[in-house]
Amino acid sequence: MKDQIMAPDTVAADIVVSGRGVGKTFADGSVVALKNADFGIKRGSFVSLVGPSGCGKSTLLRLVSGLIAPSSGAVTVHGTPVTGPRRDISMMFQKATLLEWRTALDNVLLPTEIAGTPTQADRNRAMDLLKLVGLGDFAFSFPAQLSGGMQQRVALARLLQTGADILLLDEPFGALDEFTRERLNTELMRIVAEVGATTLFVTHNISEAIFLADQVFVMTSRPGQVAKIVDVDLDRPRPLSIQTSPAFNALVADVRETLGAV
Ligand SMILES: Nc1ncnc2c1ncn2[C@@H]1O[C@H](COP(=O)(O)OP(=O)(O)OP(=O)(O)O)[C@@H](O)[C@H]1O
Repeated sequence: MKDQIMAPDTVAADIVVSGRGVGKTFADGSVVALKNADFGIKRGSFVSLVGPSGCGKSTLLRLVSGLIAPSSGAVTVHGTPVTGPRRDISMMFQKATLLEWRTALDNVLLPTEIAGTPTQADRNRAMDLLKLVGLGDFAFSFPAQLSGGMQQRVALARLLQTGADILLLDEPFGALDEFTRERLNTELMRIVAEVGATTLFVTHNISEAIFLADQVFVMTSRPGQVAKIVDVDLDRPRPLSIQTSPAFNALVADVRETLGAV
């Protein structure tokens, strides 16, 4: 575990997403959502972002995605400043936002269709991704025929269909019941490891944040800053039962203490 914030330059070669003095002010300047945030995310790592409501977690994700621009500082991805949406980054939200009139397979194919005409190879890939998320038998089902958890799986497959190697997940399973959420978290860990993605995951849940992550970024309340980076040195694969271990509980206490302190 670290008490110091990692300076992005110290491991620059390994860093695929970095922020330097990132600030974001909304409206007439009265809402300072982020102030002077510094962070660096290592290639292939899983980073969870936790912090009090309104501390700027979603804002940070939207800045990395290029959906919004910083008011100060810069976000860099693969060494170049983010100036708008890019192909190597894909984002997923709490709501699956599937098109009701398209099958699961056709929803997964949507990013490919937006980019051009899907080939048979694209369709095969979409089918493989549906299998990867455990929905091989539901490729021709419509969203209304799928449970909330299954719809989020389709959204996850659609996210992976983009081919992006940086995944931004904003409370993707936040609206699901705890049992489904735990199952999907376990599968998410397996899937991102399999595709080798770098993942930034926003959650309100401290245990979930630690269970999934290599590092937890703990944010301060508004104006948001990265107050502390907690390294999660727990072996993988991680069974759900790891959450009752002393090492896990020590990490929970560390994050809680930091949140209390900030
Ligand atoms: N488009 C916007 N216009 C004005 N203010 C905004 C906008 N987007 C976010 N904010 C404000 O910026 C601050 C940070 O919002 P953000 O959604 O990033 O927080 P969060 O940590 O993700 O919150 P939560 O955990 O409740 O989802 C909040 O005070 C919010 O009201």
